[in-house]
Amino acid sequence: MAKAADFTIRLDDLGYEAGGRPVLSGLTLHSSARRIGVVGRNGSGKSTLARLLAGLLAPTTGQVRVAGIDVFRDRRAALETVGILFQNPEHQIIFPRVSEEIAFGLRQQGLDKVQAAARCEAVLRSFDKPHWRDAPISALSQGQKHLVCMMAVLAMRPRLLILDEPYAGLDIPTRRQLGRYLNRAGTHLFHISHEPADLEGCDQLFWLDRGQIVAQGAPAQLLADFTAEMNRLGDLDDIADLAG
Ligand SMILES: Nc1ncnc2c1ncn2[C@@H]1O[C@H](COP(=O)(O)OP(=O)(O)OP(=O)(O)O)[C@@H](O)[C@H]1O
Repeated sequence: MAKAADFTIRLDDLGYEAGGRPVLSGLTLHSSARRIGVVGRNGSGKSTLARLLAGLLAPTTGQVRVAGIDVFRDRRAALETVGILFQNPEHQIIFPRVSEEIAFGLRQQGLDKVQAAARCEAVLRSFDKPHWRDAPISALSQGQKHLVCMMAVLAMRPRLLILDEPYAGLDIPTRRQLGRYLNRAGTHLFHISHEPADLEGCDQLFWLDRGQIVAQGAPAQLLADFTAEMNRLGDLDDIADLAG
């Protein structure tokens, strides 16, 4: 198995068009940092970038490679390498019970029923939640549903976990608890958010604006610059420009 140091995300001249207009263009990003952050305002292209990085969308131009794998073309290898957590657990959860939800991704990875059940049990135990095994997901709180999604994706043992604003709508204690679980997981993280506070702990940060990377650097300075710019824009009235 490759060492952690061999792990690099490479976006080369990445572009994506939808509805006849560019959503992302000319994105080049190379990083081996363990916690990469991408900050950007609404509509800047963050979710599109998350989906491209997970291999769920085909780039219009350029390429996405994670640890040497073309994540769109080599789906089997991508499933072993990259996991994604979405903003809304309802968009991720398919099955009525916790154990079924966790087992699904494992079966997709090629584990048989017995192996998937064992891995499911192990992940529930590692989160101290074995009693959640048969719980109906519909009875869980929003934060608990997020945790089910997190357990399901971490059970697949991805080397990279993409976080597409997974904390939206969660209170501070729940955010902190989920953040702690993620840090403990030890995978590389690619965390996308419009909320500067979510990204303070990142090792390297990129600012996405209108589908392009406009700045990169250490979080302290870049988040301060981003916040100042967001406050400046907030004093204007450009909401009507978002669809342009
Ligand atoms: N399939 C599509 N068809 C048409 N337009 C699209 C499509 N996908 C994305 N877009 C447009 O591209 C832009 C970026 O969308 P995206 O969802 O990636 O942004 P975002 O930064 O995640 O936004 P938010 O923070 O509001 O979730 C938006 O203007 C969106 O309407």
